[in-house]
Amino acid sequence: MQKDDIAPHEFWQELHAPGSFPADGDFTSFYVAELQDRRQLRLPIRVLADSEHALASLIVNQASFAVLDALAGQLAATIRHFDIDIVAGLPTLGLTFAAAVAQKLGHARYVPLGTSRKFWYRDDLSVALSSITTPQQQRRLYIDPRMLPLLQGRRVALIDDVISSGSSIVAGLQLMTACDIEPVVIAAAMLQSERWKEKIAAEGAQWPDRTIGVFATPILERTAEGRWRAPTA
Ligand SMILES: O=P(O)(O)OC[C@H]1O[C@H](OP(=O)(O)OP(=O)(O)O)[C@H](O)[C@@H]1O
Repeated sequence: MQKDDIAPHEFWQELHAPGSFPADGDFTSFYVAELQDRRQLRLPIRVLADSEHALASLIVNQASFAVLDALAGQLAATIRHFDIDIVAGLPTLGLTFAAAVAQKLGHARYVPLGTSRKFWYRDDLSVALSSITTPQQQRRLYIDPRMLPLLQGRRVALIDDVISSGSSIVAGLQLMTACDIEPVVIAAAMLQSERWKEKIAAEGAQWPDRTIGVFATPILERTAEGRWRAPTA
């Protein structure tokens, strides 16, 4: 049983020393994610529609600057060997994270993708977009055509905050393909469940191995006592 309660607005404000909370066993108030340096981040548990499963949630633009900085720093360190020239970020929450990662890589700028169509955008440089949190919304993902020279022929990292069903990152990949760009890596702060793997593999067998996260979180199962547990491997 977890002892410490946490108010909803207190999530993702603080990283805790390794071992501060049990990171396996049953979760009640929050899920405990471990970063690569074993520091711990408490995440809220969101119950899915069937009431029997739940996901750990990360809303990166609500995180403290210290947590954002740590997540971006760890991802930048992990992907540095790909020799990235430019980062492209997915809207909306991915933009906060992608910009931070680009800064950590020492870049002067990044390329934000967008969902609002400026009048000079081109319909052929857009794709349909939906995600785990916005399945009903019909949105489109655009790139400002004026940004294309920053990406074409360069080593691109395509970055979002979370990859869950894979829909958003696949839309990003499809938009890159429409621009004649193949990213060298796709990455996120959190890889949520494993559902993205199949969807990403359908875009090309290379993608699952080229997908990098700072940490991964499982689909949680409800226990008989009403707590949440990661399925055993
Ligand atoms: O792998 P997926 O199932 O696509 O889920 C991940 C996406 O969902 C969230 O975005 P959301 O659609 O909530 O949009 P927002 O970033 O504009 O809030 C998140 O920021 C990722 O972009």
